[in-house]
Amino acid sequence: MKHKIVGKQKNSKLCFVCGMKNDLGLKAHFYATEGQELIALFKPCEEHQSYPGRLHGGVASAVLDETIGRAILNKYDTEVWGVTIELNVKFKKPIPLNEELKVVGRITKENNRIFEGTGEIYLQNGETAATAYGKYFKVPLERIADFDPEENEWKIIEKEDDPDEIEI
Ligand SMILES: CCCCCCCCCCCCCC(=O)SCCNC(=O)CCNC(=O)[C@H](O)C(C)(C)COP(=O)(O)OP(=O)(O)OC[C@H]1O[C@@H](n2cnc3c(N)ncnc32)[C@H](O)[C@@H]1OP(=O)(O)O
Repeated sequence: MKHKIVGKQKNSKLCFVCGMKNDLGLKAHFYATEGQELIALFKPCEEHQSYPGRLHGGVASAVLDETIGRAILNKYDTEVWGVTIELNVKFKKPIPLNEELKVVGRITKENNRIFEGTGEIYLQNGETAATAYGKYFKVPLERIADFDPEENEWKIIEKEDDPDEIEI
């Protein structure tokens, strides 16, 4: 299925998943779809392994967590932030290194204090390698972190190959 991309989310400087200057991080890019889902693209490398050649389950969990946690940003013009209070991941297939992976996240439930969502990691052959459910407590950013957008380089990073649509 083709997902039309309607926007790109911001990256940060040092976050393990989205930090562009975290040398050991995943440097994932996040694309909002017309269908109010969020798709992350990233390519894990040797440093992200558990068993040789296989992505560490904790790293797979981290990218699922962030993709679901960021999907809430698609819903509002102002930024709504959450901290993870629950994450359940099912690992269905080994996830290889050194190839681009797609992660999809969406919000499934929301009230004024909590939001919930689900996500999946897809292999290049279209198989679902992992699925997740996450629950997040809404917290204003100033309560989560001492956050200065300039210092944390919180901005949209455009790439030449940013997609207009993503097939999954
Ligand atoms: C900006 C640039 C950055 C780049 C990154 C962007 C990426 C974004 C990515 C996002 C993805 C990555 C995200 C990350 O990695 S976030 C990092 C991982 N998560 C955390 O650090 C969260 C740690 N927990 C807390 O800080 C506190 O527990 C919070 C703030 C959640 C509540 O503490 P607070 O003192 O405020 O409130 P309270 O204790 O009076 O509780 C209030 C109510 O909530 C209920 N409750 C509490 N805990 C739980 C629980 N675990 N399950 C179920 N319910 C829970 C509790 O029963 C109570 O209900 P009630 O009794 O009132 O009915």
